[in-house]
Amino acid sequence: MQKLQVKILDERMRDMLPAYATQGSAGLDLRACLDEAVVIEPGQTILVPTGLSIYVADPGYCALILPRSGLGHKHGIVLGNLVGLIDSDYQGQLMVSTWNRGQQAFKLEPMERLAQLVIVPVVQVAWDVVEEFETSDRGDGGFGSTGKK
Ligand SMILES: O=c1ccn([C@H]2C[C@H](O)[C@@H](COP(=O)(O)OP(=O)(O)OP(=O)(O)O)O2)c(=O)[nH]1
Ligand SMILES: [Mg+2]
Repeated sequence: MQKLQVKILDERMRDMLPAYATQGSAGLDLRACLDEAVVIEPGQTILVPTGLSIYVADPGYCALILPRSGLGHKHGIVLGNLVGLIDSDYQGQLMVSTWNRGQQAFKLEPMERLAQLVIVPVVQVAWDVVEEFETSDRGDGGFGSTGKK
């Protein structure tokens, strides 16, 4: 397994580093590094610290913060930015923009697993400016152009 640099910004995280829940998991669960529980009202978005910073360093990778399906589906707790993109050169604290899109207030407990971090490969590109593209099967068809069934 590859190594990823992590800094522990809150000592409570030392024994609670994000871990893969199963051997095949893609996501490392991020915890809400809070001193006390916080109630997120319906429609409210708060920024939740994780107590950790990572340094991906290699521009061929990034990290994505994604919602946890249970929290999102059952409680409406998703991300205010929908997906969090962590650049390979970011060294600050990982923050989780937490949006209660549901109808009920949600009590977020300290150290609760809130979201998940996925490390993915990235391809950086340089522009090749052209006047015309080589014709493709799809052309400019999109937004349902292939029909429903
Ligand atoms: O959910 C998130 C999203 C981003 N970040 C951090 C890491 C990322 O590298 C940095 C910048 O994020 P992004 O580029 O998405 O935000 P921006 O609004 O474009 O800010 P900037 O001008 O700093 O790039 O903020 C987080 O901690 N959590
Ligand atoms: Mg940016």
